[in-house]
Amino acid sequence: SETPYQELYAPIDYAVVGQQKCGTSSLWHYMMDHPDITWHGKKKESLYFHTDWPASANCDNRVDNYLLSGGEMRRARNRTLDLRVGDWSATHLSCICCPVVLKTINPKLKIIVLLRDPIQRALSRFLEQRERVKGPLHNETANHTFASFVELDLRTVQECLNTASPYDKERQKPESQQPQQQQLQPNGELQQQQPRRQQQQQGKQQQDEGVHDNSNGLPPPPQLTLTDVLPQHPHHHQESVWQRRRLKQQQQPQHSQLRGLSTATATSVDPFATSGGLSAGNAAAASSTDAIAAAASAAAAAAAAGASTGASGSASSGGGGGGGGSTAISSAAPADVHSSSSSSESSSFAGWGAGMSLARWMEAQCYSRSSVLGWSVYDIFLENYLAHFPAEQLLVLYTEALAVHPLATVRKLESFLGVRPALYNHSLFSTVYNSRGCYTWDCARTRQKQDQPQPRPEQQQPNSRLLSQSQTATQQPGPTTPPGARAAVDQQVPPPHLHHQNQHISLDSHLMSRLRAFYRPHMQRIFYLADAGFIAQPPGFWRTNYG
Ligand SMILES: Nc1ncnc2c1ncn2[C@@H]1O[C@H](COP(=O)(O)OS(=O)(=O)O)[C@@H](OP(=O)(O)O)[C@H]1O
Repeated sequence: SETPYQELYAPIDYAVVGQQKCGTSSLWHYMMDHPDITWHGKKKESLYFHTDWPASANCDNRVDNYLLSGGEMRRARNRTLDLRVGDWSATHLSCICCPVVLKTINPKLKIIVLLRDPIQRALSRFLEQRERVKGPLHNETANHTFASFVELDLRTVQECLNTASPYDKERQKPESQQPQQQQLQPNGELQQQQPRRQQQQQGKQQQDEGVHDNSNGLPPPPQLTLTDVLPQHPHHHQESVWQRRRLKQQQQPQHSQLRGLSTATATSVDPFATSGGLSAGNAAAASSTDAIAAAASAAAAAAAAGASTGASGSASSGGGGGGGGSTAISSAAPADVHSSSSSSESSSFAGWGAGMSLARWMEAQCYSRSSVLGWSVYDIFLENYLAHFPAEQLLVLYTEALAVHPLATVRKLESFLGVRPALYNHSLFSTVYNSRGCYTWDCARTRQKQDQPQPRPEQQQPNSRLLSQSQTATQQPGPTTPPGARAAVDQQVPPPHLHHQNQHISLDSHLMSRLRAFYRPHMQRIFYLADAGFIAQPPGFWRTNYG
């Protein structure tokens, strides 16, 4: 029978929008081993609406070609809607107009974001660009150390923020109504800023005292102020939105979707696994400790009930998918993640074209144009996506978890996409792609021997890769996960794997404190988003470093 055209050329189902340098190449290789998951375009990344080059968002690119390209993937595999087709352009997270474009293409699109410690991400981008002669920033980075480039990039971002600042209506309010401002000091400290009028008076006094003023009569440019990213943004009603959502979920009957769990596997609990009661794998419990406790108690309940239900053909979109011996629990998840109830809620975020102020847009552009430092400012980009997509359609994963729990991370993604758990090639998970010294998306190395390029593991026949229920429960993470890594992810240090990876670059404490001060307010927003349940909880050591 003929395949209906509409099904063949249906819009893409999901988009892994980034972040660049957060392990998206590895995740791509892992997921492409799944028989029901494919991508859109020729190579991993289409970069269709935003390329790797600065200021090159291309949101009015031809949509027909884009739609056809997804259809080609389905046609090549002789599949239709049971195949999930996705865009893997890691540049799309920092693309300010992309959420609008993607939502126009498919309002039910599932968005996946992989985030990494912001300093390590920035370092990775810098090293990559310095190494890759054809990289868009190679000339800019070639003669720099990371420290000297950071100085330059911080200054550029600051100058850009200064141009945005006069458009900030918040600052034009009377001082009594202005929020307190903080300044990033050269020593990396945050200091309370004086009210503007007081600054101007001081400037006048300095002039009177003969202090040289090189501003050509213009008011002095404001220093890098961080008010825009502190919690005075008009999201104060988000808590109540979240509370409402949580209440609604508590009121729903428990679906008890315990998938593929045997009592034996319930003993191993992944702190990154989503605990019960929250939707779409994002809304982890308020702390990792809670997540562990919640997952453990749900696992115990499963054991008590002797529950070991069959894995359904298509996993529900709700709930986090544990894996590799961890719990896979999805309780009280909404049956349909596309339920309209949350669409209006998500609009409480002010996104581009949806209430974002001019100043905020300009600020976002400052970060968007800086792919080393700026692209690690995750909050503004995430909130832009949350303005257009409900939280149920956004899954945030973490590189640090991918490093130590690759299978559990992959299971979350399977669950979010609503595909069957697959049996992956184990050697795949002990392979890292696009890593330091080997920067191309297809360059493979084993975790232990990152100096030896490896061929891509052979693809297996799709049917042999679908997991039975017991296999789902017992397939373990890659054998090379370093001892102690699991604990480290949720404590105060990066996991040993990532630590090891970065050991030949030691960042001095002054540089670290400058960068932490730069990222701290943005990371505070990330913690806020996690605590409010919009995204999954980040690794514990992030809070230690940026809390
Ligand atoms: N599995 C796994 N776990 C943890 N970290 C990993 C993993 N795979 C890749 N990496 C590290 O991610 C960096 C490359 O990221 P991307 O593949 O997203 O880069 S790109 O955006 O496609 O250019 C690159 O970081 P650096 O080596 O620090 O530069 C990779 O080493």
